Amino acid sequence: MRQARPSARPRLCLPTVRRGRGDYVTSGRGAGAVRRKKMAASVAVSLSGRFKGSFAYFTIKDRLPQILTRVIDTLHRHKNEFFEKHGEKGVEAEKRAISFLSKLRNELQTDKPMIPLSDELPDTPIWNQYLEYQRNVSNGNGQPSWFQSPWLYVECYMYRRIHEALIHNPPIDDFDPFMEAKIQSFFESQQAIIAICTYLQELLKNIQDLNENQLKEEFFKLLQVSLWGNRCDLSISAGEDNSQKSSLLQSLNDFKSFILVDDMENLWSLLLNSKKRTTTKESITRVDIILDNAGFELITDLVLANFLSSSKLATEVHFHGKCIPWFVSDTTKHDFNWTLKQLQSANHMWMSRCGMNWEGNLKKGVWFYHDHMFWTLPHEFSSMGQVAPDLYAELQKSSVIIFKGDLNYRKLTGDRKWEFTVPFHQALNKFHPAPLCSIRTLKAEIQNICRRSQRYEYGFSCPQKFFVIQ
Ligand SMILES: O=P(O)(O)OC[C@@]1(O)O[C@H](CO)[C@@H](O)[C@@H]1O
Ligand SMILES: [Mn+2]
Repeated sequence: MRQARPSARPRLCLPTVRRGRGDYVTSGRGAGAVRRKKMAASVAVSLSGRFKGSFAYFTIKDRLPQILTRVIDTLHRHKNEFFEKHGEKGVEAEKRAISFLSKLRNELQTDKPMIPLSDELPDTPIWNQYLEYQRNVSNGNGQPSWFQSPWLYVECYMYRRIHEALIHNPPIDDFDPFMEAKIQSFFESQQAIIAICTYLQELLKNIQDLNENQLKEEFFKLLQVSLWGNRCDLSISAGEDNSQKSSLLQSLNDFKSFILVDDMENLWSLLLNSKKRTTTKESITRVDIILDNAGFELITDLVLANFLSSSKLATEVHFHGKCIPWFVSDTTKHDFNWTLKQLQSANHMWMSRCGMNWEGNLKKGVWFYHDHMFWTLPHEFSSMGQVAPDLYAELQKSSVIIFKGDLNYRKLTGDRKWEFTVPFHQALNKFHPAPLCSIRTLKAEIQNICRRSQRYEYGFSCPQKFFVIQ
């Protein structure tokens, strides 16, 4: 299936770029430089491979080349399929794509300068403009490169170059090099998927009879299942199997002590108050879930969404996926639809019931699926208002936005070397489209200790409308 074309076209804006404490370079010099300088002074430097021994450094040195090698191997292993489907043309395209990716791997491993994209996709000008302004902030020699530039940029850039390798080589331009791993991860998680679908269907039988405390207890359980579902990410494992083998529900108490920041109570209060306000038909409680990984994690997010809809804590749920294959296991529209179809055809009553109900919610206009191209750009979320004002305006309609996973957390906080004591809302750097919550298992250096009840705890906790569960 051809990769979903990005569904919306962000404008080409150039966010101000900051080098570190107090230094910044802006592409649009003009009035307000002093004000921006003060703002820039409060923004920490970006995590980068230039910090030897950092998680970023080892990711770029070891894990990203492994992921590229795995993509090359996958293309090799599909040679016969390409031949059967497309004849010699398919095999030629496979060879060209492999050559492109081998060159990319060499560029990465030898810290070569980043080069502009040359495909014709709608986001290409934005990527190339982002490269331009990185030239203003790289380590002074004007050349952004893999180990010198911000980790967030180079890692996102790698996945976009992988997509370019396919796009440049029809007729295999619609091939998702991570599809095989995502499907395998889904099937390896069958037992856990059966367990959570069964639990949900049992819960739904008498959800109307639950009192407020019982409802809160179930909400907390499914939030934690969604949190731990985030461990099933194929980027951190460099494509190695990382599926959920057993039911999570029995392990929640064992995992409780690993939760560093727990804003579940605040999230519950916000949703409950919103539910109490939506007495009339017109008013709605909209929850947006910015999805992360396909497979088991996607199932946990769909289960959470079903609970929110059935308990009337949400009258609308909007899912946001990726428009190209991304960070190995992130959910594309194809993955989302494939998962629903797979559940419906499962030979397990509760799995197929879930699949039917969830497809029904999409058809009834209770659930919605979006895949804006901004989510597969390298930008920090604090520049969304400039780069993708349509998406920002869409998110402003939300009652609460739930950001799943580590990459979203990194983009929320700019993937910067914040002091541990910097509060979450400050790290958001003025990104406030609506109340938001990050649900993330910690897989990168960025984290903050925040003061709460005079005890220091890892993570974030923020006044009234910025929550974290990690
Ligand atoms: O967003 P996710 O799926 O939770 O994690 C993505 C991830 O595995 O990829 C990067 C490391 O390469 C980090 O952002 C994080 O570890
Ligand atoms: Mn992911």
